[in-house]
Amino acid sequence: MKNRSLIARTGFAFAGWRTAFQRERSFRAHVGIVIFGAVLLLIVRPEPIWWAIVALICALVVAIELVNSAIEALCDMLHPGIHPEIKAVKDMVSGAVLAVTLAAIVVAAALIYAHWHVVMGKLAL
Ligand SMILES: Nc1ncnc2c1ncn2[C@@H]1O[C@H](COP(=O)(O)OP(=O)(O)OP(=O)(O)O)[C@@H](O)[C@H]1O
Repeated sequence: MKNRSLIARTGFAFAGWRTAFQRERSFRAHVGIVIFGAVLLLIVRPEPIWWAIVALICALVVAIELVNSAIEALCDMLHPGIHPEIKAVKDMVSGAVLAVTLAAIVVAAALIYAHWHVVMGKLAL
């Protein structure tokens, strides 16, 4: 299975997105954050640096949730029973997701604050 073509590997990556979307409610919730970010960008139409910041934080949100889901799935397969080490592992990856989610909230708040007049102007229409 090693050294597959770029197209094949891209297909596996999309399959990973599909699997997470079908199986994980929290992944679907984080996709919602990405959609919110995209809508915010389209409404505010900020400077290019903001597009880069929002794209980066959205990618981080999705990526960390995928890693979280993968680690949880691996834990559940390797050790279906209750174990304090499994709890520690799952709690730590959840902590990583929380850190990135909080950063996403800060980015959204900063974007809205920096473009408050634009947001209010659009909402008034
Ligand atoms: N096998 C286990 N042994 C001990 N504690 C566990 C085990 N599985 C889950 N837990 C505890 O339950 C919490 C929730 O685990 P669960 O697998 O339900 O993930 P989750 O919260 O549904 O994650 P997500 O919402 O990201 O899918 C973990 O953070 C951990 O504290």
